[in-house]
Amino acid sequence: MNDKQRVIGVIGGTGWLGAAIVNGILQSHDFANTRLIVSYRTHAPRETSAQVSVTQDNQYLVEQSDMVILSVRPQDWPAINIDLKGKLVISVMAGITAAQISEGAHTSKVIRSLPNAAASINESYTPWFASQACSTDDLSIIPTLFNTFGTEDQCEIEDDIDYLTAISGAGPAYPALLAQALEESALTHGLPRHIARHAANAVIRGSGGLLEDLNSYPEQLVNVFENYGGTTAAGLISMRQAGFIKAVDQGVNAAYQRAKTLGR
Ligand SMILES: NC(=O)c1ccc[n+]([C@@H]2O[C@H](COP(=O)([O-])OP(=O)(O)OC[C@H]3O[C@@H](n4cnc5c(N)ncnc54)[C@H](O)[C@@H]3O)[C@@H](O)[C@H]2O)c1
Ligand code: PRO
Repeated sequence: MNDKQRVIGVIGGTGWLGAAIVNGILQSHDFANTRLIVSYRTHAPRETSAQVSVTQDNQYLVEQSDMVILSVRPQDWPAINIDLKGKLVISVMAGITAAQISEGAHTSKVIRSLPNAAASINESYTPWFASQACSTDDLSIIPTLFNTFGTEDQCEIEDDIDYLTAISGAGPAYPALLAQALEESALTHGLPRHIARHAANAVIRGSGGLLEDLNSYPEQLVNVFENYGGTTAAGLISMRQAGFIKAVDQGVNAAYQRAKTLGR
């Protein structure tokens, strides 16, 4: 990528996701020649860097930037009063549509994306959708940008971003819930808490590694255990019978409906 002295503004860049994105960019060789300007609402960041300047003035940030990342909570979006004057904007906000962003920020060049909490360890999965006005040049930087804190896919249909909000956006919380359920089951059985917790966390971590080794086919991993016909198969059959798959589907749909109504 041709990285000229580019300036990227990050509105809400000291928040949970914004800070993770800023860190990903700062760690990337692809953006070694990029400067960042980060806005905050109340608390100025304690750590500073020569590559990053900070402001509380979002319009000043816009004026200084070649492109702007929007990382405030959906409920704070209506109060963000900025005029992008046609510059590229990259939103990570759940539930706010490209049309709403275009109208509110005065630009037709909108990338709507949905990273996840694993951005903080550079392991996010980030689906993204581009409005029609984005040029080939605008689009060329997007995979490189999202790869600084994980992996990405471009979606052709905007609604898929709302659905993926429920799948991969919320996703890191789902295995955490499974780990909690495993831990609670072990505690009920009388195991010491530190062992219950260590075992549950190690399971989630190890399963993630196995899925990577199997080239990301979860059903292959499940089938291996089902065909083995041992203790794991007994556990899987019982979990299915208790409604595990349906519970996951219902949970995803609840999160999807929330994403669809967040911005309204
Ligand atoms: N946290 C996640 O896992 C996650 C995942 C995917 C998408 N998102 C989306 O990312 C966005 C940010 O979420 P978050 O979890 O980082 O929230 P957060 O509350 O941690 O961060 C938002 C930041 O925006 C700042 N802010 C609010 N109004 C501002 C203003 N006018 N000017 C400057 N800064 C302002 C807040 O002070 C805060 O620091 C949300 O829209 C959310 O839907 C979050
Ligand atoms: N995390 C944020 C939420 O829970 C946005 C998507 C995932 O709303």
